[in-house]
Amino acid sequence: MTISQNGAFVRQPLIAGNWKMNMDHVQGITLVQKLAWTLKDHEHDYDRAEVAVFPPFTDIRGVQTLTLGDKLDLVYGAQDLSAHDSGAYTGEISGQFLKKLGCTYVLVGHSERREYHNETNEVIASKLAAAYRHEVTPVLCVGEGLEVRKAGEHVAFTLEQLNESLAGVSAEQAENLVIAYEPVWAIGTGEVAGPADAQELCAAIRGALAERFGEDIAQKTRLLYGGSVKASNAAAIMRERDVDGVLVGGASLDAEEFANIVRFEHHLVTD
Ligand SMILES: O=C[C@H](O)COP(=O)(O)O
Repeated sequence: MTISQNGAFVRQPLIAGNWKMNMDHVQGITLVQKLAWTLKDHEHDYDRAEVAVFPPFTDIRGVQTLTLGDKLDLVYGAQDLSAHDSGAYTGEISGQFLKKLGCTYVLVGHSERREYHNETNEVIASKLAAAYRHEVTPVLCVGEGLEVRKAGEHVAFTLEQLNESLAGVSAEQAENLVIAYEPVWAIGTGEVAGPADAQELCAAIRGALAERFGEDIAQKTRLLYGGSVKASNAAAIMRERDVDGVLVGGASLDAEEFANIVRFEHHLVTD
C-alpha cells in the first residue's frame, strides 16, 4: 500500500475473507462473533483497515442481524449475484436482495465462477451492471491460470479480462470499484505469487484503469491480491505500493488467523 507523508494510507486497506461454500448459517454467526471479539482484543481500528467477509448466501441474513444487533464495524458482501433483477431465473440471487440485506460488496467474476459456471467476460460485465444498478460495490476478480503464466502472457491476459469485464462501466461508476488480482494457480494450492508478482500485476491494472477512467480514479481504486494469503505472508504482500488489500479464502475460515492478517501493520513494524 501507499503511505502518505503523515503516515495515513492513501487508499484505505481492505482485508476481505471469501468463505466460499463453507460455514452453514450457525457456523457463520459463530465465526463472525469470534472474529469481532478477536479484533476488539487487538484494538483494531476499522478506519485504518476495512474488514469484510463474504459468506454463502444462506448466512447473510444472520450476519446482517448480528452486525446490526452488536453494532459491529465489519462489513459483508455476497460471493455472486444475478445479472437479472427479478423473474424466472431459478436459483439466482438479485442484487436487489443483496442491497436489502445490507451487503456493502459483491464478488463478481471470481475464477471459480469463471471455471465452474462458465462465466465469460461478457457475463461478468452484465453482473457488474447489475451490481451498480443496486448500489452494491463490486469486487471484480481477474487473474491468469498456470499455462498463461508459464507462457509469460499473464499481464496481457489479465488486462484483457479487466478491459472486457469493465466494458460497460462508466468513470462515475468506477468511483465505486474494487479489483482483486487472483492468479488461479495460487488459489487454494499453497502457491503464493510473490509480493513482486502481486505488485507487477496491480501496477499494470492501475495503469489500465488510468487509461480507461483517468488517473484520479485509478489512484483511488483499491486493488487486492488473492491466492493462499496467510498471516505469515500478508504483510510482505501488503507492503507493495499498488497492493491495497487481500482477498483471503481458506485462511479466512479461522478467526485467529484472519484477525492476524488484519493486523498486517503490526507485522510491518516488527518484520
Ligand atoms: O477468494 C479467495 C481466493 O480464491 C483465494 O483463496 P485461498 O486463499 O484459499 O487461496
